[in-house]
Amino acid sequence: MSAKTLDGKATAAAIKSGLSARVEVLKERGLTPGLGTLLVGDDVGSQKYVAGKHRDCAAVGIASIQRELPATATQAEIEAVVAELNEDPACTGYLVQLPLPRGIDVNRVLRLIDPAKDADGLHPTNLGLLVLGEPGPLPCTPNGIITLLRRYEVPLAGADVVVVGRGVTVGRSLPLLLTRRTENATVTQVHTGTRDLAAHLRRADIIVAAAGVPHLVKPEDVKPGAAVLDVGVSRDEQGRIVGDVHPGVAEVAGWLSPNPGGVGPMTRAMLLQNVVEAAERAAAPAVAE
Ligand SMILES: Nc1nc2c(c(=O)[nH]1)N[C@@H](CN(C=O)c1ccc(C(=O)N[C@@H](CCC(=O)O)C(=O)O)cc1)CN2
Repeated sequence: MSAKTLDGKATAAAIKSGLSARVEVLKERGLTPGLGTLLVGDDVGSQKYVAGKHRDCAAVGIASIQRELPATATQAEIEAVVAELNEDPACTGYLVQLPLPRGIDVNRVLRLIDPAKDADGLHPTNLGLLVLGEPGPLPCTPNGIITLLRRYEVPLAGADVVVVGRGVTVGRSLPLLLTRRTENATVTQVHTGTRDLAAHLRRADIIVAAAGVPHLVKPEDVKPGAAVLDVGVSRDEQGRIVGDVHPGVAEVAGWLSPNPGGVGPMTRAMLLQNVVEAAERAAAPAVAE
């Protein structure tokens, strides 16, 4: 068997062209969406991701507001930029790029973001709305994963999904999305404390690997025909991405997301979608008048 590719790059491109049209409508109504980013420190990966987000903004007509602080920035300096972005009317949505340098209280920073401007869906209020099943911005990578699975019509209702990892950007919130009535999947979350990881993987219809452990998911641990999504990002000596999924999985799986070119571009597209949706919500009262 050779797995069908869950092409995140192509799917993200289609989503972005739909968003461009919605940005045009917003601009005609006098509202230009603006994405703010706060990047702290000099992590090369984070710099690359933030640069990619602003390239995407330019491509769909969203304005960019870029703030940077050195790795030595204090909690107070970071919080001052957050307060500034909360107040800036040109910034309709923004994010703080993660991870933040060691010693910074990340949760405190996330709590200070205005929930109405939370482009990442990581503010506790918005995570709470997700738990309650109420509308709000969704975390970008989990939403990108669901959108990719839907686009390729991977059966979700009743599927046994194993999510590997429990980080805040993916593992914690993805099960909440997968178990909504609209998806109706059954989720097992596994992590470093799980006793027999392989046993869980082997019975999964869908595996989402977000542990950051190179080639953690091996061909012999995948049920033939399963869908496998590779979210993990590690780097080899040449700086190339090594995912959580062994390349041999392509011979066993029914669907496989490439890495790069799978979930990463979807994360970026979902961020733009959150920004556009927030701007549309902000524009709504003006339209109703
Ligand atoms: N505030 C946030 N921080 C982080 C998030 C997040 O959603 N919000 N997620 C990750 C990083 N991330 C977005 O910020 C991200 C990762 C990867 C990609 C991407 O497009 N990757 C490309 C490959 C790029 C490369 O060659 O390095 C791909 O997969 O094709 C986009 C966004 C942690 N931080």
